[in-house]
Amino acid sequence: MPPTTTTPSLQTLLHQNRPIVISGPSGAGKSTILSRLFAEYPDRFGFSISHTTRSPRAGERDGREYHFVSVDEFKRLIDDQGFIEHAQFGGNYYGTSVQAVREIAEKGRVCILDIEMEGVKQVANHPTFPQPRFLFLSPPSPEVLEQRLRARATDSEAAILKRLNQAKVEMEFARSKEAPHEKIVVNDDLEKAYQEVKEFIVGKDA
Ligand SMILES: Nc1ncnc2c1ncn2[C@@H]1O[C@H](COP(=O)(O)OP(=O)(O)OP(=O)(O)O)[C@@H](O)[C@H]1O
Repeated sequence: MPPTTTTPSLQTLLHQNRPIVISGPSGAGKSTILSRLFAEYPDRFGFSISHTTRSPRAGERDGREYHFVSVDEFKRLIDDQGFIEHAQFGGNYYGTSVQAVREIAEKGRVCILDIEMEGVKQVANHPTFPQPRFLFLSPPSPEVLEQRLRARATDSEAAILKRLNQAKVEMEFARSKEAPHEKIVVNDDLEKAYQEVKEFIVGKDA
């Protein structure tokens, strides 16, 4: 008889490698801290590849930056409960599929999900998806956040003002009872914040 292979359930896979959701206002320092974490632990983590209905930009490849799909395909996946969270921005759909998260865990890696507030709410209230661990990264103050966004120099004035407004909403949500975060790390001193995030994610003695 041929050997039988059983596919581990999503529950089992994600129990062994429980995903981490990191959220926080734009400019809080998520990318800065995560790139350092990935550099320190090159084989331990993975980012899931999102689905989008926007067109690929020059140099982007299907299945690498995104899974590029049609609106119909995207809607079919929504109906099939294929997403842990999805949203519409600027006329396009974006979402994180269950399958994309599963693929990271199948490689024996911990999936890190960098998602915004509405997505966090969807994941936290998802009826079947096993609950990840939630971490919120906060800027030390609105004033410092503004300075950092300006110093980063990646956004227009209008975009900076929009991000600052949205930051207020996200900070209020993080402080509310509805928020699922197990921990809030304040990114004042980068070294200290990095150590706190690292401890939350990999534990004390890693
Ligand atoms: N502790 C810190 N002290 C000073 N500057 C910092 C600190 N942490 C991050 N920065 C700087 O703040 C800016 C915003 O950080 P980063 O781009 O990592 O934020 P983000 O949360 O990933 O934002 P987005 O959600 O828009 O991608 C960057 O220019 C980064 O170098």
